[in-house]
Amino acid sequence: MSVKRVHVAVGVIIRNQQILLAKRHGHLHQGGKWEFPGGKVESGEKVTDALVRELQEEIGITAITTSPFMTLSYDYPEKQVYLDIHLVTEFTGTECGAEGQEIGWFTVAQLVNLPFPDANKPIVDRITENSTITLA
Ligand SMILES: Nc1nc2c([nH]c(=O)n2[C@H]2C[C@H](O)[C@@H](COP(=O)(O)OP(=O)(O)OP(=O)(O)O)O2)c(=O)[nH]1
Ligand SMILES: [Mg+2]
Repeated sequence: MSVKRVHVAVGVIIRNQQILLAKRHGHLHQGGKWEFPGGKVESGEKVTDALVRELQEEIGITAITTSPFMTLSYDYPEKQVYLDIHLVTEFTGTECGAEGQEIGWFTVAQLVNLPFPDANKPIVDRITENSTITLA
């Protein structure tokens, strides 16, 4: 039996000292939880290209300035994810839930109390430690 492995481009989108989150639809893997918007990197695609594409598809924005933040692997019982997480500090367009999902801006203090996928704990920890986010 082979375990499914997915490479995911993830954006920590920051504006006015707040972070943009989206709620995963209930029927999806890790549904009903808040996520940093993003999605699967297609084969042969650069991570940053995947990030730009996914943010356009899901949130309706065009990322202009991004920087690598951290990577992590996590094994869910049903699949393995490799999250390639980038800060997005500049974008054009108006954010919306382009796939009908709920979205919202949260301060770091608010974000720590939200339900996230199990893989996300190190990301949330790193955000709380990182002054470039709270000052961006
Ligand atoms: N975008 C995102 N995905 C996350 C986070 N944390 C986490 O465990 N994941 C997992 C959930 C999913 O198994 C996977 C992302 O895949 P996805 O199903 O959303 O991929 P996608 O947007 O390309 O969706 P689709 O085209 O396959 O419908 O990564 C996170 O913070 N953001
Ligand atoms: Mg997605």
